[in-house]
Amino acid sequence: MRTIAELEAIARERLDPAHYDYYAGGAGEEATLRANEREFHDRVLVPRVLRAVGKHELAVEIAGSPLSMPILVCPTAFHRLAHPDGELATARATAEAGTVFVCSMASTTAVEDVAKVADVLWFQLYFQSDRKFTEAVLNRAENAGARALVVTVDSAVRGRREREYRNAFHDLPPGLAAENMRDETGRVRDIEMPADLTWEDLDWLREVTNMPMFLKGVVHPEDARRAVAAGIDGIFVSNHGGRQLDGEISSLAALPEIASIVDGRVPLILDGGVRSGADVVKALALGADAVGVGRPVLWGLAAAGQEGVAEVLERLREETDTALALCGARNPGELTADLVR
Ligand SMILES: Cc1cc2nc3c(=O)[nH]c(=O)nc-3n(C[C@H](O)[C@H](O)[C@H](O)COP(=O)(O)O)c2cc1C
Ligand SMILES: CC(C)CC(=O)C(=O)O
Repeated sequence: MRTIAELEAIARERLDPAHYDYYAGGAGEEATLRANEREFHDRVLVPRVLRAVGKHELAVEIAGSPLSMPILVCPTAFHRLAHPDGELATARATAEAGTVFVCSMASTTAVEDVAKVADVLWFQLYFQSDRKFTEAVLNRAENAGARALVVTVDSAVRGRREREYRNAFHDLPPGLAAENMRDETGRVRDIEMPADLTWEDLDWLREVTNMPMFLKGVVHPEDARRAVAAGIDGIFVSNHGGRQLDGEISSLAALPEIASIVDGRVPLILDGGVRSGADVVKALALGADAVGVGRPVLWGLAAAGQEGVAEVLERLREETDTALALCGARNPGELTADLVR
């Protein structure tokens, strides 16, 4: 099995440089992008020994969805830029791995088609000010079989991504479109960033869908507290992979305080900078119930389609399995904060 770094190198060779930059890049000077990975390296594991870990397991359940391992695939836009099979390849490999695929609102394959090959499917939403359209998209996802809604709240406006400006990357190539943005006339709408979204709108969202609802992009402990009070079903502790607010806290650094405030009342998913099984174990020990991966999946997809995504997910599974046992834990729930310094 190739490493994630090797797959990224292959992806970089294969991709149009502007598309590679779109995937790899972050906002501003990319300080937050770098901090996400650095934060994992700056923390070390202090494992326990003699704990009879012969029978250990990785499966978890999050908001009623079964995951064969505490790792899910984050929503990322435009998979058909990476590979002609696009989201279908990613969803198939994720189904094979027995975990959750979060389909982006900005997928280049319609959510109905993704649902046909996915196993456990969640749907990510950018709230659109046209409520009728927003409701229609949610109905499409729910009717297709999506089992949870992930509302992205860290994107009031689009982050300033210098690489996109430099490359003048504004449009998808001919033939590709954000298929969930088609309205009843078949026209593809532009995706609006939800600048005026408030907590009250979340109440409305809960009225128009039965899916459990996650907020994605919470790093302030007070917002986590408010989310729990508002009856939200789970939180993605995330800074959007460093693509929104440069200078923002790394997601791992934001996690412990949020975990302490939430105190197990709703599941926490950490994403941003997870690149190895040791990273997964560190995040779980510091309070996450699962982690999400974004770019590693795109590198696998661009390098080798479905096979490449499968390789990334299997590698992360094996590394996590090894790291968990070497920390003296029999399941993700046994990983505790004292294992990390
Ligand atoms: C190319 C790319 C596209 C993304 N598109 C979306 C999106 O459509 N919706 C969303 O909520 N997050 C999106 N994200 C953020 C990811 O869901 C996730 O938060 C982030 O990639 C995690 O960091 P990592 O790439 O270091 O694993 C995107 C990230 C990347 C790299
Ligand atoms: C369509 C974009 C807004 C997708 C996104 O969230 C990203 O590129 O980070």
